Amino acid sequence: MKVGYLGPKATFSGIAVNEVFPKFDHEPYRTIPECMDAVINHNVNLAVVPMENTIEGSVNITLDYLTHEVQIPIVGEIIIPIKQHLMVHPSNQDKWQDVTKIYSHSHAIAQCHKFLHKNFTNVAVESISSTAAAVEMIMANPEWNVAAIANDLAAKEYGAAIVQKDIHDFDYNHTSFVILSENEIPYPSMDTFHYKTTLMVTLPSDQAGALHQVLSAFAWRRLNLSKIESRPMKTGIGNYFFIIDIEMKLDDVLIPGAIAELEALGCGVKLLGSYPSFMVE
Ligand SMILES: O=C(O)C(=O)C[C@]1(C(=O)O)C=C[C@@H](O)C=C1
Repeated sequence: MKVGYLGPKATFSGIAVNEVFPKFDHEPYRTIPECMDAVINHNVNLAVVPMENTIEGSVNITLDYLTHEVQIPIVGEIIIPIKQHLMVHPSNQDKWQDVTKIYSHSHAIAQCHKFLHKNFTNVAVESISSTAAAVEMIMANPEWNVAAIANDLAAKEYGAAIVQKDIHDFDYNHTSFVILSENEIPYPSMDTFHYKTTLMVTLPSDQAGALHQVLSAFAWRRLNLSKIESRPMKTGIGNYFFIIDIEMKLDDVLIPGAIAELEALGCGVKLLGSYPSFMVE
């Protein structure tokens, strides 16, 4: 089995893959869409891509590519703790307070806004394809006094020196990654998991109270929702669809009943997946 993930080695995506699929082959890709394309093109059996972070919210490129460009079922979720550190090339260790630029993935930068604002007010911050790619970049250019924001595995992997630990703005920092595959995955037995079902719902246009009716279909069946997120349909101002997570495995009665009720209301409903969610501490 081969897993595609956002590379290079030692990204947070790579850590998530190692946690759940240590025995599979791991194939790094430069972008999140490339990971998903690799599943469609059968270059990998599954892809693990970031979906949501507790500080910064949804990873829009994942949600948008999954809903607009490719159709791959969500077959699992991995939630891992995220710790961001500031690191430099070891030869710049004594002058890290004077760095001229800081590189990282846009979501990692967003998780450290307060830290950067307070400590590096006039320093340029540049987003790059992943946290590990940022570490590769600073290690390849020791003559530049620049820093990267990444995890401690990346510091070890590429030989960077951590100069400030735990620079994320809120202690509780976790990212959830979705596992995408066209096949069933042989999961290792893991202790803590529960099931989720994810739906994509489009509302009938210009119908008063439509969202209220959608929520009622779940409420009276006592289906617990853990997420309702709106994303643009990309067809016009005010045109949105909803991603809804139900805290339950797809059953024969309640969820199909809710879907049928939504369709009767004139909604479009697409099942994106019903899957186990693994929490790594
Ligand atoms: O750059 C990485 O290390 C990634 O795996 C990407 C990513 C993301 O897109 O959110 C994953 C987890 C962290 O929230 C920060 C960055």
